[in-house]
Amino acid sequence: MHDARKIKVGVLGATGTVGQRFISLLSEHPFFVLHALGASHRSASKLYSHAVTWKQTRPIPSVVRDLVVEECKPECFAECEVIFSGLDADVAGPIEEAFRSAEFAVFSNAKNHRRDPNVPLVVPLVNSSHFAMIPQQRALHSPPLQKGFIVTNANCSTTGVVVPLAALERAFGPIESCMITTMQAISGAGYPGVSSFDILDNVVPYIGGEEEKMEWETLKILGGISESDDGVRSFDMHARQPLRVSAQCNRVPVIEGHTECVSVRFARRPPPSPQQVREALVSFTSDAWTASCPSAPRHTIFVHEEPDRPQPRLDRDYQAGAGISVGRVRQCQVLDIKFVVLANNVAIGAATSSIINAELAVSKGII
Ligand SMILES: NC(=O)C1=CN([C@@H]2O[C@H](COP(=O)(O)OP(=O)(O)OC[C@H]3O[C@@H](n4cnc5c(N)ncnc54)[C@H](OP(=O)(O)O)[C@@H]3O)[C@@H](O)[C@H]2O)C=CC1
Ligand SMILES: N[C@@H](CC(=O)OP(=O)(O)O)C(=O)O
Repeated sequence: MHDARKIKVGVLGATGTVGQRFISLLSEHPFFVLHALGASHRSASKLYSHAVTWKQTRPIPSVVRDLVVEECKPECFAECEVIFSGLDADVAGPIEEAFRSAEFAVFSNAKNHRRDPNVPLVVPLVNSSHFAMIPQQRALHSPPLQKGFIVTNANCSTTGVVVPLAALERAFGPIESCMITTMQAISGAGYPGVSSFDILDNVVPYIGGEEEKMEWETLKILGGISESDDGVRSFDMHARQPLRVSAQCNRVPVIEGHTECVSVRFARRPPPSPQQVREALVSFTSDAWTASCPSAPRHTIFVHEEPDRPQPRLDRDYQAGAGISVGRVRQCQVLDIKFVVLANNVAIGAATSSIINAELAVSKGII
């Protein structure tokens, strides 16, 4: 998919949970080369190995160990073409905009720009077609941009559920309603995150803003792009075939991997059988794989037959955390079909998605 050119990249929020996963993955990437790291003023000017509280199972890659952490200012990243952002959402908005204005390609995990009508919200296994919004985003910037843009990836729980939903819509037409109950890992809240006193021996039935994000982001991701007669593009928010989504989000004492119980009703009657649903999920191939993105999972969705899978401890590393696990596909007595999804929140739910998005942008000639 790519010539021999190496592309220098920077990571913002490099000391955080998502930033560390970016570094682990990018240190072995075939054409993205880690070049600069940024974090808060608390970490800036320190060697990365001194600034970070490293929580990955593999050691700190040697390529970054002795890099000096920079402040998150575009001039400190001048040699980079691509910026991956794992910034805290409290600060991500204006920092990412400053990098876009300075003509960087920015791939963000933060929620700040997901609702922007000109920013693609891309789950790379689902809606790579939304990159078509980038020329308009550049043109509407003041002054217009040549190279800069922002692409965000989705909330980690949204990412897990939209992949099977997209597979089902591709096979059986629009989904009319979807009910989701999540069991979310503590790594979703960053480090140190939820205190052990709150989460051990416990379930917390509230994650601020999460349900609203799932219910809204799903519509943007599964919707298409419409174009008016005068050529203005907009995300159609699944409006042509309205989809209703209800989410209930819970924090559970799991380190990594979000589990979600999902029930769906299809618009088309009669609905597919559980066996037809299993076959559609297994045969789903992502655009990212078709585009030969090196970080895309070969098998997008694995469907378990065992009645007690997927489980976070056993299944979160499926395809290096890039694949989605589904199990317990069965009839639902209220809607049509119900099943369980497991997605690695830090990999495909965060860093891996951004990296595949950047690979897609390279394959489409946008970078
Ligand atoms: N964890 C997950 O599963 C997912 C996270 N996300 C999103 O990704 C982003 C990162 O999450 P996560 O890694 O969990 O968060 P962490 O809290 O672990 O890390 C936050 C990072 O932001 C940096 N930072 C904080 N304040 C500033 C500042 N003023 N200027 C520059 N840098 C700053 C921190 O640097 P320092 O160490 O110096 O303080 C740190 O590197 C968030 O927006 C989150 O919502 C999205 C999907 C999944
Ligand atoms: N809120 C998610 C992680 C996250 O940061 O989501 P978002 O990027 O949508 O704010 C969780 O706690 O599991």
